[in-house]
Amino acid sequence: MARLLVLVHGVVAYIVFLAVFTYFVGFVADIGVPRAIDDGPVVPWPRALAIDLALIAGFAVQHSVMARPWFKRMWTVFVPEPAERSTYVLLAALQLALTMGAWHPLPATLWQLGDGRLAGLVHLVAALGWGLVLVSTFAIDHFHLFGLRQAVCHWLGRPAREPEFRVRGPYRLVRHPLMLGFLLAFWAAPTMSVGHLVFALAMTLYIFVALELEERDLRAQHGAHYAGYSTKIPRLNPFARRR
Ligand SMILES: C[S@@+](CC[C@H](N)C(=O)[O-])C[C@H]1O[C@@H](n2cnc3c(N)ncnc32)[C@H](O)[C@@H]1O
Repeated sequence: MARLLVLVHGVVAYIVFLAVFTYFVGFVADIGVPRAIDDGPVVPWPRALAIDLALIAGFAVQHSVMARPWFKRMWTVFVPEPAERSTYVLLAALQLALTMGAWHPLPATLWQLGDGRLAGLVHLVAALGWGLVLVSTFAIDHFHLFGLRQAVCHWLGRPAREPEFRVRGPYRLVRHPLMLGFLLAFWAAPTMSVGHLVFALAMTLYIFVALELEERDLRAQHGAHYAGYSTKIPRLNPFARRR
């Protein structure tokens, strides 16, 4: 019974995550969703700005604190280990849904490229960014990253191996292709409103903080191997000169 519960929890968390994330792509790109980043009730800008920054801060704190090894050790006292990652994924998806649902637009336009070739090119860069995010999850271990592998293995009574540290696919170009994909998708906007700029700036700041924390953990886990990888492969800029 407990194994079935962990499995159902894992599958539900994955489906909720997929639904919220798909909406998130439309929310940022302003394509195919009823309420995108520039939609919704307009309130005085200081109020909108305060709410939006508080939403991103809430997302950042939850996302980063819950991903730390010390936090995982602490809360697996309450959450069974095979359900730990799916619980994280579910809570992160709900937090993202809250961020989008409570988002207040700041619709003043900073630039608008219209429908020409340049706009098409910018759309293409954003699409490449989302594609890079997806490919990177598979280069690590997509189903482990989103907790499904752990839940299925537990149900089958098999141990779920931790994914190995991998240097393949986009991880040969940069150390953080997934975050590079997000940065491309957030900044490549043919129409840039003040609200979108606030979102892109705050998320960029968060990504840099998150990468510091993640690299600290990776150095602690993989020692000289990660140090060697860091000296050879650039962090985010694939065109940076390799040492
Ligand atoms: C959301 S992923 C983001 C990975 C990376 N920061 C990126 O932007 O591509 C975070 C997880 O990936 C793991 N990770 C980072 N680099 C990895 C690699 N080269 N191989 C396997 N796992 C990796 C980290 O340990 C962490 O658990």
